[in-house]
Amino acid sequence: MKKIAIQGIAGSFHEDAARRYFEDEIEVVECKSFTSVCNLIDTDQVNIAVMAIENSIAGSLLQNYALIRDYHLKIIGEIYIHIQMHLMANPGVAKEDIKTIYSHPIAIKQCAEYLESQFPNVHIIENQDTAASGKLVHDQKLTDAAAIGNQRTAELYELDILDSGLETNRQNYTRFLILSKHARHNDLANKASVCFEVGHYYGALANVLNTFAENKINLTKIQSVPIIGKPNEYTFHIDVEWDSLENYEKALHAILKNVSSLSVLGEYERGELAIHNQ
Ligand SMILES: O=C(O)C(=O)C[C@]1(C(=O)O)C=C[C@@H](O)C=C1
Repeated sequence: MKKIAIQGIAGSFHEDAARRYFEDEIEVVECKSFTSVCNLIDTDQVNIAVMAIENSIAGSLLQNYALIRDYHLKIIGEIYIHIQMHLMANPGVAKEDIKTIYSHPIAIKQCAEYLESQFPNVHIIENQDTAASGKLVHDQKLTDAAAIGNQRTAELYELDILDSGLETNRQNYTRFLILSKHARHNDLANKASVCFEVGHYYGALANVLNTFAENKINLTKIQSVPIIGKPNEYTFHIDVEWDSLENYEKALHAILKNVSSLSVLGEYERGELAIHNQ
């Protein structure tokens, strides 16, 4: 059975992502932080990790970009999950009773407008993950608190859903990366994640991007990540997709002269972002 590390506990969105991606029997290994997820892979205690990297409302999880690079992890796949947020509390607790709301920081960001309009004076507490927030409300039998998370969390921890669709926009997706210690050759690969640094001169980054354009390679994401200890310097992470592998390989070879510290983080099959019309 594959051992998959996630940040969070049963009922979290990470667990959902892991089970949807692998479909078959997996053993989910729960971790308290993204760093401990990376440590488990690094020490061969798990084969694979699932890690959120960006959300369509809250933006990128910058810390995770840095972890992937620092731990030399390889991206072997990705999955997009449609995220719906619910407000949940112990049975009998009404919205008027709520003085504290617990959730994961990225989940809180996705519900910022709702929280501002519905609970402007409530204490919002960031917690390890959404499911752990629901579990805390349940285990401590809190009667003046609620959690924000998914429907499965409410079911698992016997909480009542008080409100649904808390996210600022219904088109709310989180992209999760499938990570491994070693690269895997994939004949079906049509997407890659690459990172590099460029010098401080005009056109340095533009040259790299133009090279991809000239080779008909579609850039789907660019993210700058601060280099700690080097103020004003960044690592650029880009995701590219292709129809022709040959064009991608040509572009990659051509950018070598314009970048330093080039690293191919993974070549994998792109995940499908299925837009929900509701
Ligand atoms: O708290 C959870 O349930 C998680 O799986 C974490 C996480 C995240 O890291 O972005 C995953 C998906 C959602 O975007 C909200 C939170």
